[in-house]
Amino acid sequence: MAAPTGAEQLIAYEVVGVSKRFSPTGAPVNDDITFSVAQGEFFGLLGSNGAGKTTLIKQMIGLLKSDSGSIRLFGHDVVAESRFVGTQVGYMPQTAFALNSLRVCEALYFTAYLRGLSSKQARRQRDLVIDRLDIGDCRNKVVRQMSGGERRLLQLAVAIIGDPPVLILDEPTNELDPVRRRQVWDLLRGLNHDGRTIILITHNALEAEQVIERVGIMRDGRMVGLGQPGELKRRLPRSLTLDITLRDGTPVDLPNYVVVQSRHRDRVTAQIELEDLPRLVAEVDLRELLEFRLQFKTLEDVYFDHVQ
Ligand SMILES: Nc1ncnc2c1ncn2[C@@H]1O[C@H](COP(=O)(O)OP(=O)(O)OP(=O)(O)O)[C@@H](O)[C@H]1O
Repeated sequence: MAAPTGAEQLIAYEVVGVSKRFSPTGAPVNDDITFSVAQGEFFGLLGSNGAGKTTLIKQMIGLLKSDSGSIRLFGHDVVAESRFVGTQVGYMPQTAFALNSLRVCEALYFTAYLRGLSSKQARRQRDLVIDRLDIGDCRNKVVRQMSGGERRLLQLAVAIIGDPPVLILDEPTNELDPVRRRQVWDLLRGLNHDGRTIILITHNALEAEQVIERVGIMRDGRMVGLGQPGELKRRLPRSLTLDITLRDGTPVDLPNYVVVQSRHRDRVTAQIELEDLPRLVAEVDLRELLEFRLQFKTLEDVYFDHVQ
């Protein structure tokens, strides 16, 4: 089921003017945050360490109470109707796991059962999710004996089991090897394509850019950027990033319209205006280089622009 578009688009989450302090005298951990997430949207939440992302997410699932403002999920207040949130949201936390002494198959079965599935449905969902995440080898492992990456996969499995319509995932690909990372991104793309609303916290802007439709960027408890990645990129200077690797350290004369940002061993990173590209290619013999890579602005550039 594709996400509804235009006028039909429903709001999944509506966060209005939310603030939170952990101590009355301390700085706010989040301050006057307002944004919404549409049903079926893939929304990314980026921000520096300690910016307040995890705290905000905990407020969004009713685990923490906000000092002011309101958070509604499909129109329901998340604090007053915390049970409703439990039926709608699959949450993958950043750390901690309450299911440590269970086996993987038990952890999944009990989670599905507690989400309201019958015993038979819970068993079916357990097997389906084990299959989807390709964690059959871990089926009988005790959770506390799993590796860091295996635990992340199990946490993701716990979040998606029972097919909740909204997924909130705090750094789901942390600790995963490249093959697993790709597998998880493919899975999330598929779940989103099937209509799931996904809110993703991540530090990996480049990977997030491949999947998200809109992004919120937090700094020091405030939402300092919000929009579609393309829209935010258009507000940056139009220059391209140029990465060059010299062949065996052989120096290359770069014209003065190439603005070098850094040199380290054989690597040079520079900025160049799009208009200057044809003359660069004409003036520099690219065969003298080991590598020549040009890139338009990325979501990572947007991120740096907002947090530095
Ligand atoms: N229970 C708590 N009591 C007091 N301070 C807290 C508590 N939880 C978080 N904080 C503080 O709130 C701030 C924001 O923390 P939070 O975990 O929300 O940040 P984050 O953006 O998720 O960071 P990271 O990217 O490093 O995971 C931090 O300074 C943290 O120390």
